[in-house]
Amino acid sequence: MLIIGIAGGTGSGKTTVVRQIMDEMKNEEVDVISQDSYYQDTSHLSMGERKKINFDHPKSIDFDLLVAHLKELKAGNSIEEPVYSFQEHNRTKETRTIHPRKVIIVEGILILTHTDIREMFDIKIFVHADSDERMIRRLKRDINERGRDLNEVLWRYQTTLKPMHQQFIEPTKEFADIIIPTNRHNTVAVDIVQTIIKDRLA
Ligand SMILES: Nc1ncnc2c1ncn2[C@@H]1O[C@H](COP(=O)(O)OP(=O)(O)O)[C@@H](O)[C@H]1O
Ligand SMILES: O=c1ccn([C@@H]2O[C@H](COP(=O)(O)O)[C@@H](O)[C@H]2O)c(=O)[nH]1
Repeated sequence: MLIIGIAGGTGSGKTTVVRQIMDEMKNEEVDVISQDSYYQDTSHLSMGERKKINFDHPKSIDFDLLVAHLKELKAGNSIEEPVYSFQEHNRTKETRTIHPRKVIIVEGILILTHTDIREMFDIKIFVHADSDERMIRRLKRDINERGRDLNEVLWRYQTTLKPMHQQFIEPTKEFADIIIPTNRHNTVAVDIVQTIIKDRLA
């Protein structure tokens, strides 16, 4: 099994790059695990308390569960990935079954901060877009798709998102084998990654 890690700041285009890579591949060959599915269980907290969580700090992620799941997949066993609700700031009761595949892509802002997970990746990719570009994309997406308003997005950007990006996410660029610039759509880089994957699978 080939495990590919795709990191990068919020709004950098990780999900978009993953979709483009997968377009060329058959479903039975590849699946994706999102770090977002592994946010800690917050069932014991009120909605007011959940809203105050710093979701851009590594501590907000249940990395133990993610490591355990990657080990299971490597061992040839299926896993139950939690399904996360951005509206509830919590895991739902549902899970999604993921079967072992030839290629597993793990994507998320903080996945390269964790040593054990980093060591499990065969290829490490960092997706880069300028911070103003990412901010604009995040603003649009959170308002249109995640039920946020302008003030909430700006408050989160100033209080946690920007400082956590500088402290934890940007420094992980040095671990990347490949850096994909995504201020514009980058079909050349996606083609190169697809070629590398095909080559490794051959
Ligand atoms: N290269 C790009 N150029 C312009 N818009 C992009 C690009 N990549 C992604 N987007 C847009 O930016 C938003 C965030 O992209 P997404 O892939 O969800 O980022 P991430 O998963 O890193 O948070 C989406 O609305 C997406 O359509
Ligand atoms: O309940 C939550 C949990 C996380 N977030 C924000 O999501 C992004 C990470 O997702 P991307 O898809 O990579 O953008 C992170 O920056 C958190 O701030 C949230 O808003 N609510």
